[in-house]
Amino acid sequence: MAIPNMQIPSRQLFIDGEWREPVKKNRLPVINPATEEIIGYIPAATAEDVDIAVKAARRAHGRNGWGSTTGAQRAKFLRAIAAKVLEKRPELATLETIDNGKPWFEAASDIDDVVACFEYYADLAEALDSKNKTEVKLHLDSFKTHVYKEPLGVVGLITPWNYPLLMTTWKVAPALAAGCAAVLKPSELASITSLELGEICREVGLPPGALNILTGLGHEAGSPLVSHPDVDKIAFTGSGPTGIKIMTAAAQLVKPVTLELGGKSPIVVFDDIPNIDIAVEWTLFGCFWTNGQICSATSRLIIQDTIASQFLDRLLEWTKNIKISDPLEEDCKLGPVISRGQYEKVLKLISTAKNEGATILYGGERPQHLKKGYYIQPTIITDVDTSMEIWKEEVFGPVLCVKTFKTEEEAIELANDTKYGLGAAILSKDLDRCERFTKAFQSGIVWINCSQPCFWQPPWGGKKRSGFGRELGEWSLENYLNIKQVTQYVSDEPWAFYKSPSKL
Ligand SMILES: NC(=O)c1ccc[n+]([C@@H]2O[C@H](COP(=O)([O-])OP(=O)(O)OC[C@H]3O[C@@H](n4cnc5c(N)ncnc54)[C@H](O)[C@@H]3O)[C@@H](O)[C@H]2O)c1
Ligand SMILES: NCCCC=O
Ligand code: NA
Repeated sequence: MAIPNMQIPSRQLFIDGEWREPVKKNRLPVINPATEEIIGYIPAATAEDVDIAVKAARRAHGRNGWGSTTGAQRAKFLRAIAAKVLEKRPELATLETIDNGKPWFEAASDIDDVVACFEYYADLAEALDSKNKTEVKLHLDSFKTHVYKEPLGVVGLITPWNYPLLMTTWKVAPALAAGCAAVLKPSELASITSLELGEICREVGLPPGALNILTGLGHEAGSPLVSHPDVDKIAFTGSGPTGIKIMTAAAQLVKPVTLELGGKSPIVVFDDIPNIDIAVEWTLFGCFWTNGQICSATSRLIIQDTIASQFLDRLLEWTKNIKISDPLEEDCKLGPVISRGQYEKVLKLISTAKNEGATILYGGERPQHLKKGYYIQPTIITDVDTSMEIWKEEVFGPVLCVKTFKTEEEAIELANDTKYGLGAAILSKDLDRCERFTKAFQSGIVWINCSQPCFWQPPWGGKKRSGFGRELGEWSLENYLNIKQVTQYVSDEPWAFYKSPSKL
């Protein structure tokens, strides 16, 4: 398919179903990480805009508003959004690529996931109509109880830049499906496609205020959203340090949060893998896909010593074959990282690894053929010690570190030797062993004989410092529902706790 050429549309903040200039009229530059050029501007919201957007969301949610619609009514809007996203797929993929740097075909496949996600939550919204009132059996006949599921209210959704429209959708689709009104704050480093979602909402006639989109900086737009007293919940995906700030601020108002944070996930490879090339490819994909900027990247390869040398030789050959280019080029498999800041951070982590005694087996530098753009070669680091920063800290770039093991016990210990707990992968022919590892991994996601495939039906999320709460599947819908207990006294008899005055 021909990749369309696109200019960044000039947009304002999306509030109450309209485009509105930010109160302070500030804008932020949009930088294409492949060229380092400014390709447009996005509005920069501040606390004043947050307040206007939250009020719009509250009105939208209020009596007879979005929060009172049936699931079936909401499903129609979600399906209409899905259809529009699909219609605009090529353009959205290009916008995502020039904003984020991911290869165009990856961006297009993310847009397919966006479509599927909106359709999936349309189905769940409809199903909610028959599931939102459930009887709870009691041990007494004099009472009847049911549980009523209702939309939580106005929710704040704060998202990162690595899968811009997809991470937005993981929150917006279930929030709208549940009947919440939302204020979305996408990452300032890649907001373009989230703003286009505003245009799509306008085109399909989503009731004004049901979804509001505020672009801007974290401390100027995100922080006031978290602290706003009329926001009932914050769903956040991003880094650990920001997650801590958000949880701390939300705690002051006893506001619930879900946190999807970073990771340092392991991939354990045993010497019984039936095909070395298949295992090598999953290892590469697990760490270098999305330009290495995946929260669940299996960035620690833990390889059995008996095949380590053979495996690493083959890994090197495959790695040298990865096409690094402008992400708009066909067959590009690795584009630039998101920003100058990220580029410098990744190179610094690589040089620290070197200074700490690790070996840069491959990569570690800017590719020679690309003079501009935030490109970093896919990098493989060996002779890693568990005390090194490269073993412990999330890189969020195309960097794989390697350690060998002899026994299962040692492999499990190394796999769990991390403060994070998002994903974990095992490659082995022995399915009993895979089962043992599934139980032993301290993580929210386990991949067996693969790494990274991500579907919208199962739950997604981590433990330890990768956060808590689950997105995707039916679990995400629960994030946006209030569970209300309704208990009715159905007996004609008096309660008889106090003495009746008539009997005195
Ligand atoms: N667990 C997951 O599912 C998942 C998915 C994608 C990314 N991530 C993680 O996200 C991180 C990369 O994303 P990032 O660099 O955009 O993260 P980040 O924490 O820098 O920013 C995330 C969002 O938070 C906002 N923000 C920043 N400071 C804020 C504050 N004080 N109050 C409120 N909002 C604030 C930002 O503007 C942005 O919209 C990585 O650590 C990655 O692992 C996790
Ligand atoms: N494939 C989606 C992974 C989300 C985290 O980065
Ligand atoms: Na950008």
